[in-house]
Amino acid sequence: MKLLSGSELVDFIKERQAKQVRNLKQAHHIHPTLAIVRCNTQSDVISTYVRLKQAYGDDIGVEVAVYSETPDSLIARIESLNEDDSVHGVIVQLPVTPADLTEGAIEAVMADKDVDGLSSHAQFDPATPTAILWLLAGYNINLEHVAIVGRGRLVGAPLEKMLRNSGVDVMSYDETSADVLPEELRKAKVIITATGQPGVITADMIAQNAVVVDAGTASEGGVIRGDVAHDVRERQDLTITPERGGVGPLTVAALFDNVLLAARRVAESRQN
Ligand SMILES: Nc1nc2c(c(=O)[nH]1)N[C@@H](CN(C=O)c1ccc(C(=O)N[C@@H](CCC(=O)O)C(=O)O)cc1)CN2
Repeated sequence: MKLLSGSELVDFIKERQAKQVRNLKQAHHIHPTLAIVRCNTQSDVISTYVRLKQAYGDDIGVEVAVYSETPDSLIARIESLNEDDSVHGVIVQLPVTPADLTEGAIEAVMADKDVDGLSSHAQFDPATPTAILWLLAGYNINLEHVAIVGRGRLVGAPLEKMLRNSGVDVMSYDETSADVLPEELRKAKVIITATGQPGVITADMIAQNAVVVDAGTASEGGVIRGDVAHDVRERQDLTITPERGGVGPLTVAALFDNVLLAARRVAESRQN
């Protein structure tokens, strides 16, 4: 088995980003700042995601401010961060509780600051699809016979669009394809899965020597679980993301790339 390790690639990216931060501070007096808005105070998994982003920000010198909101204060907080010139990126940490507030909250983030790239007016590429493309490029994976499982807002749908835009032929599946999925997936050389259903991809669905990228982030008792079943990890012929240190660390790195891009745009707009 060969591992696609995001953790191994992330240090190079961090070094580049830390240099960019120093330049923004020294040459432009801009202190890049990310605001994370959460509305789900009870969730341990959300706290883990937020902690990972705070730690990453610390490592590269980006300020990370976290706002814990109630359903009543959520939109007002986002609107006030939109107006705050010291904030360069605003994200709504998902999942939001109650879930029906998600759409409105994401759409409330102004385009220039939507560094998660999740709104309908997004100007930035979303983090997890970018992370997956970095990972595949970093390990020279050939993008042919690619199958994406899951068409969610965070991963499957935007990744399909990004791959198609760069001319890659992609097959995409969701819960409506359950009957044909095992047979179809066995034709794929690269499988990217992000359904949020732990164990949904089993060893018998995967071709010999395939590449498997597991971007599932389901929460089971406060623990983050991927989509691939345990038997997949026993297959020695596969090239696969590890249970920890695969797509996740690069997702955080890709988010901060967008924060720095947003801050650089502010610097450029001041020069013009
Ligand atoms: N607003 C957003 N919400 C969510 C996103 C997102 O991109 N934007 N993605 C996921 C959660 N996520 C970032 O927010 C995220 C998930 C996992 C990791 C990560 O590095 N995981 C580690 C394991 C951590 C652990 O178990 O302790 C790993 O894979 O090694 C980073 C970010 C849903 N919500």
